[in-house]
Amino acid sequence: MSEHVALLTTGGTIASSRDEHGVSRPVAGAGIELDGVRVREVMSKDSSALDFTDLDTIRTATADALAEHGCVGVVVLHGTDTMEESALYVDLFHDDERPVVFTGAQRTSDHPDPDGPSNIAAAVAAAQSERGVLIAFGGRLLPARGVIKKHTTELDAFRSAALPRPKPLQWKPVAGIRVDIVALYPGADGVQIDASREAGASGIVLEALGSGNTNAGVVHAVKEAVAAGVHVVVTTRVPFGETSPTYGGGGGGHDLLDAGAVFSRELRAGQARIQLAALIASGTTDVAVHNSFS
Ligand SMILES: NC(=O)C[C@H](N)C(=O)O
Repeated sequence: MSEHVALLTTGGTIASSRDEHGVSRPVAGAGIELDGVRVREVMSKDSSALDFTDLDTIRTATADALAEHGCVGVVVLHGTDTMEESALYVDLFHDDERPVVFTGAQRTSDHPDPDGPSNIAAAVAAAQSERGVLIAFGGRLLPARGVIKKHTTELDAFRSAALPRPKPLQWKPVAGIRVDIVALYPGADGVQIDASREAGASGIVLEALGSGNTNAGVVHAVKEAVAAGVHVVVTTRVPFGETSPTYGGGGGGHDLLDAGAVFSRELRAGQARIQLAALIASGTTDVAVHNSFS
C-alpha cells in the first residue's frame, strides 16, 4: 500500500462487546476496514490491565508503523481508563513530523449508538493532517501531555492542561521498573511509602492534597525514601492547577521539597508516574528529574 494511516488496535471498550450478562470484554481485532487505513492488532486488553511491558510494546508498534513506507500518521485504538498514560509514554519519545493519534470509546462496539466510529473517523483525519501525539475523543483533539480522563461515562471524556512539551527522550524500555503512586488524605501516615520503598520502587509519586501538601509523618517517610535513593514526585488529587511548594509547618509542600521531593507542576499522578519511569529508565540524575518536571 502506498500512502496510508497505520491503525493499531490494543483493546479497550472500542474493541469490546457485551456478553449475555452485560459484561464488556475486549474481542480480538476491532473489525475495522477503511480506505487508506492499514490495521494491525497489537494486543487485545482492557487498558486498566496494561503494564509497563505493554507500554513498551505499544511504543515499539507506533515506531514500527511510522517506519513503514508510505505511513503518513498513526492511530492507536486504546481503552480510555489509561489512555493518558500510554499517550504520554509515546509522546515522551516522539520525535517525528507525523502525528500519533490515540482514540477509543465509552460505549462498546455492539452498543445501539456507539461513539467508536465517529472517534475513529476524527482520529484518522487528525492522523492525516496534525502533528504531535494527540487524543481525538468526543469531538475534541487534545495534546497528550497534560490530559486526564475526567468523566467515567460521558462521551466527551477528556480534558487537557495543554502543557509545553519537553525535549524528546531517547527511548529505553520501562519494563521491570517499579514506580508506585501513593494517595494521601487527612491522617495519612508513611506506611505505604515505606512499603513501596521496601518493595524495590525506584520512584514514588505522591497524590498529595491541595497545591501539594500533607503532614509531618509523611514528610518524614519521604525524607527516608529519598535518602535511600528513591525519586519522589509530588502531584495533587485536585484535577486542575499547578502544584507549588509554598506551605510550611512540617507537612506542607515546602517541607516536602526540603525532604528532597520534586514538584510535578501540572502533570497529574498517572502521567507523572509514566514520566518518572521513563526518566529512571534512561538512567537519569536527580537534577534531570527535577528539570524535567519544572
Ligand atoms: N472506555 C474504556 O475503554 C474503558 C475500558 N475499561 C478500558 O480502559 O479499556
